[in-house]
Amino acid sequence: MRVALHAVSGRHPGAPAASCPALRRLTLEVEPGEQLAVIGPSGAGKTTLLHLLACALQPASGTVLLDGQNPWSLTTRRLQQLRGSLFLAPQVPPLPPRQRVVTSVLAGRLPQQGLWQSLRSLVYPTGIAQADAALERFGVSDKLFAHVDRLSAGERQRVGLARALLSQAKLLLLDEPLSALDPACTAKAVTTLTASARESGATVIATVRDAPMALRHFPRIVGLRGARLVFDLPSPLVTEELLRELYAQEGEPQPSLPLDEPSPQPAVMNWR
Ligand SMILES: Nc1ncnc2c1ncn2[C@@H]1O[C@H](COP(=O)(O)OP(=O)(O)OP(=O)(O)O)[C@@H](O)[C@H]1O
Repeated sequence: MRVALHAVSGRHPGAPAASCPALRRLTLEVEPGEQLAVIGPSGAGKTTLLHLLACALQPASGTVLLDGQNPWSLTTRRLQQLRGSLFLAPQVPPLPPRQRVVTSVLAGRLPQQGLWQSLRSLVYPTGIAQADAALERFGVSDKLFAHVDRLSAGERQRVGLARALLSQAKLLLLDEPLSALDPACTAKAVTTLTASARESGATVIATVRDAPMALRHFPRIVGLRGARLVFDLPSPLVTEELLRELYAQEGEPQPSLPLDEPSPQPAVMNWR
C-alpha cells in the first residue's frame, strides 16, 4: 500500500484543547512494499502516527492518503473495506485471555472474510495448519492450543505477530512489536516479519524502541521528537550524532506551540 501524509497534525480526542498536538505537520511518503522504522523518545508521537495511518484517529489538519484515498472522505462501507486491508499490531496484542492461541492467530484473517465465514471459523476453525506454520516461524508453535492467558508477554507478542502474518494486510502497522522479546527472539522475529512482508509485498511501518535494532533490520528510519519529524533517512545515513540529538531531550517538556507553526527543516532524503 502507498502511504502519503501531507502536513498532518494530530490531536487525541481526550487531550485538553490547550495541550500540544501529539503530531505536528508531518509530511511523509512511503511506497508499496517499503519497510520503515519510526524511532524517537517516549511521547514523540510514534503511536499517534500509527493510529492516524490505521484510520483510528482523524487528523486535525493535513491530509492522509492510503493508496491515493483519503479515508475520511470515504463512505462508512468503503472506510471499513480500507481498514480491512490494514493491520495494526499494538504493543500489547488485544487477545481474549480465555481464547486458544490457534483461534487468536486465525482471527487475523477475519477482515478478509465474509460475516458467515468469520462466525463459522470461530466455532469450527479452518486453517489450523496455516496458524501452526505462522507460529512456527516465530518459534511458538508449541503454544498452538494453549490459552492466551497462559502465555508470557513475549510469547503473546509473537502470537500477535503470527496473527499479523495471516492477515494478508497491505499495510502492517506494528507498535513496538518486539519490546517484550529477548535479543535472540527479537532478531528471529524481525527477520521473519520483514521477509514475510517482502514476499507478500506489504508495506511495513514499525515503531521501534531499540534504535540499533531498527538500524540493523530496516532500510529506512524516521526519527520523531516532540511531535515533529527530525529526520527521514536510509539507515546507513543515521549517524550516532543524529541519534544523540534525537534522544537528547528525552523527558523534558516540549514547548507549547500553535498547531500550524512550521517545523525546523528536518534531514530528509528525497525518496523519489
Ligand atoms: N489517548 C490519549 N489521549 C490524550 N493524549 C494522548 C493519548 N495518547 C497519547 N497522548 C499524548 O500524545 C503524545 C504522543 O504520544 P504517543 O503515544 O504517540 O508517543 P510515543 O512516541 O508512542 O511514546 P512511547 O514511546 O512512550 O510509546 C504524548 O504527549 C501523549 O501524552
